[in-house]
Formats: sequence, structure tokens, C-alpha cells
Amino acid sequence: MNLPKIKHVRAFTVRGGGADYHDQGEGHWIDDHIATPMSRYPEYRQSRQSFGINVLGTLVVEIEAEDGTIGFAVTTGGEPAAFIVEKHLARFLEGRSPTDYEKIWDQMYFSTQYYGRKGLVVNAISGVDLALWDLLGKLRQEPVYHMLGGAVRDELQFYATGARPDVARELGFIGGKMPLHHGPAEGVEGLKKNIAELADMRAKCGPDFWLMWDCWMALDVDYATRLAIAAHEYGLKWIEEAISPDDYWGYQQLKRNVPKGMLVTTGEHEATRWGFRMLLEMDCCDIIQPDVGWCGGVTELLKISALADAHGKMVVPHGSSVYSYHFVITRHNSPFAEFLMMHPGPTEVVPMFHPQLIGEPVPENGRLKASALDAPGFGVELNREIAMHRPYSH
Ligand SMILES: C[C@H](O)[C@H](O)CC(=O)C(=O)O
Ligand SMILES: [Mg+2]
Repeated sequence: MNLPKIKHVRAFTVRGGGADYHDQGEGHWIDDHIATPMSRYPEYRQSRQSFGINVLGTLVVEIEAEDGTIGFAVTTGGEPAAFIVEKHLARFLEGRSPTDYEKIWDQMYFSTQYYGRKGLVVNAISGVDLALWDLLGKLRQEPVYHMLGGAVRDELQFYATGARPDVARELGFIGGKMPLHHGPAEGVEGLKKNIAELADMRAKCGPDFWLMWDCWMALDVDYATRLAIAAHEYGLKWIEEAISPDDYWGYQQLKRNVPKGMLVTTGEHEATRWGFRMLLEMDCCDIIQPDVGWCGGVTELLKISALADAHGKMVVPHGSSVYSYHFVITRHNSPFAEFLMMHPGPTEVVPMFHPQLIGEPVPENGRLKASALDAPGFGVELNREIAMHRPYSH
């Protein structure tokens, strides 16, 4: 079957929430004294926005086919990513068939390799790749998860990320991942406060509910080891992204140091099959957590996931709403998914990428039926009432 060719690629920026989920208003749990690598500077300790966590904003990529069908995706990257999409990547799509996603990915990656490889450039590539899969699904009238091989189970199960695992438990989630509030610069006192918070949550959630810590790259191996050992008594299930994503050697050591039964997870700021190959071959962690909007898109996630499978590791993607769900439902080594609680409390389930997506499904009682994904592409529409800006064109 000959599908219409790609006519035009456009990139927009949007401010406020959505795919740039750290861009929230005051009083939100996601910006309340969370430990980060910048916490060593007291002036940047209270708020992540103070050091610019939300400086980029959302990138929206639209790909229009010759018949007028539009695929789109949202990720982070904002204006600099919009420049890369319009001025560099668009040339590898326009005039091509949307079925050529392998060649398109290869050309996007290798043409930018001299200034890219990870971070912002791969965010931009991911946004284009996701928009391409969305377009392909819309042209074929198929959900992306069908094109990835179909569902291997009837529903998705979720753990929730937020400051209130006790509420997440009541809402039906299988676990709660909390932000770590105090980093090494806050000394033994900070470490004790962290443990007291965990102990309090364990008391509120009972003995069996999964409790995890997201350390957002804030620690060093020594602190992470001491934290993990002290947390063992309170049944911490995993310690996430404890140290810098560049420190593969540190992760290898940490995985050896943590108490038996506690998992080490990482990878949300890692990209491509080559980055994940380091994590897997060096045995840095138990679960890898690629973000499909940051690691290279679905085309690359399939390769990362196959590599993880061969190493006997789970793939539990970071956040990313529908872009993750269509992948997780198709893979045996992705047995559950993350739901990032974007309610400020967070005491209610609200769509993760609100207000940018229309029709974004959310878990009910911590679950989502595969049939909730049964619409062409990623099954969502772009909310055209939000203020979108197209800073560059070609
Ligand atoms: C809660 C974390 O600091 C971060 O904002 C989100 C994240 O890393 C995750 O969902 O995982
Ligand atoms: Mg995380």
C-alpha cells in the first residue's frame, strides 16, 4: 500500500506544564525542596525552577502528509529544539514516505552526531520520531501499539510518582515513588529527615505497598549507599537515579553496595542504544527507565528494549503518558508503567500532559485497559486552544 508522502514538518513551542512537566505554578509538590545536583548551592536548594529546570518549555512537532493528515507529538526542548527540527531535521522527512522511519531516524541521528548524541538534540529527534509514528498510525487507522506488535496483556498497571504515596495507595496504584528532599549538602541531619519521611510513609501505607525514592541525580555513591542501607528497614523497593547519569562506574558500584532485594534503577536522562548498552553491559541497574520523548523516540526504544531483554532487565519508561503506554502494553519486560502525578497536592489523578493533549487517558484504580488506547496513532489530539508559537520556519 502506498501511503501519502510527507509534505511538511513544523515545530512549535508552548509554555506551562504539559510535556515540560516541571513548569508548574507555586506550591506544586514537584518544586518543593527536591534534592538535585544543584542542591549543593543553598540558593538553588528550595526550588528547581530557581536554577532553570523549566527553561526550555514544550516542543510540539507536527508532520503533515500530502493528503492533509497530521501526526504530532509533544516533548521537552522548546525553542532550541524547534530550531533543530525546522532547520536541520525536516529535510530528512519532507518528500519521503512515513513508512521509512528507520532510515529517517538514522539520518537524523548521524547528521547531528557532531553536535548531538544525547540531551536536547535527541529530545528533538524523539519528538520527530513520535510525530512520525502518530502520523503512520493515523494514515493506517491503527493505534501505535498495534504497529509495535500488539498488546501482551489486557491492561496496564501503574505506580504513581508524587509526594503522597499514601494517597496513591488509596487511588489504586501498585506503588508510590517519592521525591528525595535532602541531598548530601544537608549532611547527616538531612539524611535523617529523608529516613524519617520514608518511615512515616511506610507507617501510613502498610508493609506491602511499594515505596521508592527518586533521587534526581543528586547523590554520590557513598551517600546513596548509606541512604539505601538505612532505608532497607523500611522496605524501600528501589533507589532511582541516585547519581549522575554519566557515572556508569558509580552505578556499577552502587548496585553492588545496596542491600539484597533493593533495586537500583536509572536511565531517564540516558539516550540511544549506545547509552543504554553502557548501563546494561556494566550491570549498573536492575530496571532501565528510558523516556521515550528523550531517548530517541519509539524507533530507538524498541532497540533499547530488545537489548535490555537480552540482558534480563526490565524496561519501565519514565513518565511520557500515551507515548509510553503504547510501548509498555506490547512488552513482557515492561510489566508496569509510571504515572506522574501532576496534581499539585498530589491528591487527584489528572492527565499528565494537560493542557496540551486532548483525549489523554488516565488510570482508573491504578489501571488502564488496552482498549483505552484503541484510536489511530497515539490516540490523542493536540489542544489547539493553547498558545503555540512557531519561532522558526523553513
Ligand atoms: C520527582 C522527580 O524529581 C522528577 O520530577 C520526575 C522523575 O524523575 C520521575 O518521574 O521519575
Ligand atoms: Mg525519575
